[in-house]
Amino acid sequence: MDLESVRDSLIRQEDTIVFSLIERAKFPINSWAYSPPQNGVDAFSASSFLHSFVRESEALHAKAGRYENPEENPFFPDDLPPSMVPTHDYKQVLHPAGSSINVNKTIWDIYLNKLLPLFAAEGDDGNYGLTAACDLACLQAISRRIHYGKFVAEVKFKEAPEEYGPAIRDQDREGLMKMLTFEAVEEMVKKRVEKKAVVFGQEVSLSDDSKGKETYKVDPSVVSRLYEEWVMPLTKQVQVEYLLRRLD
Ligand SMILES: O=C(O)C(=O)C[C@]1(C(=O)O)C=C[C@@H](O)C=C1
Repeated sequence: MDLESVRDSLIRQEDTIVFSLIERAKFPINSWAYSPPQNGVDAFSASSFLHSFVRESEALHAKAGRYENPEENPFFPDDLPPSMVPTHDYKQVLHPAGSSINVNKTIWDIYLNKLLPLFAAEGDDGNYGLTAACDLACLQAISRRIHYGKFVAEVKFKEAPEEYGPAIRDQDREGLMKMLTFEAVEEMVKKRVEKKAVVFGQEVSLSDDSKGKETYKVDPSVVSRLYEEWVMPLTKQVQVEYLLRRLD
């Protein structure tokens, strides 16, 4: 594992995220699936259809061994049933002190309250089960990408322990954040995900007469904004949290 290979994984995960958003955009907002909560209520702890759907899906996925994979992080980690599939010997790449970092509560909140309203049309077509299945796919894809920051951080630390060591010993969050930030890479990521939303989300027509009236299944600028405002900042937050514990 090196920085290039972890970045390759992040690039591949962009495809999953863009496609999951395109799938969710087939349905209107369908807000019944999310109520309660009302405004001001903690969206994560208040019970809603989506809440139950995700919790029960995760219990099934846990039995199927999903969370044995260190790249997967459940939204409801408490009381998950044990895996019933043969044990796979996953390579233990992560430092144990940072391996259980979980920012899914924040991801849940951002997805429901900030992202969904930006790309799901208003309305209710009653397809709550299908909508929740799409939400689950979006949440899992975004969560996997953000928590992959643990692997990115591990690789960065292994490549330059002498650079990161002093900032970790000083518990210097700001210093670590500066060291692991590559603005040029972030610019490329934003442009690439926007382009993927254009390419994956366009109407494909066999005739030429569709030229000039491009509409996309998910607004490409929303995907770029998702990355700029939430995905990359949270991936960096995970990296900082991981590094702070890297010498424990
Ligand atoms: O590629 C990296 O070095 C990362 O840490 C990943 C990432 C991202 O989330 O895409 C985050 C921080 C960097 O500034 C650039 C990109």
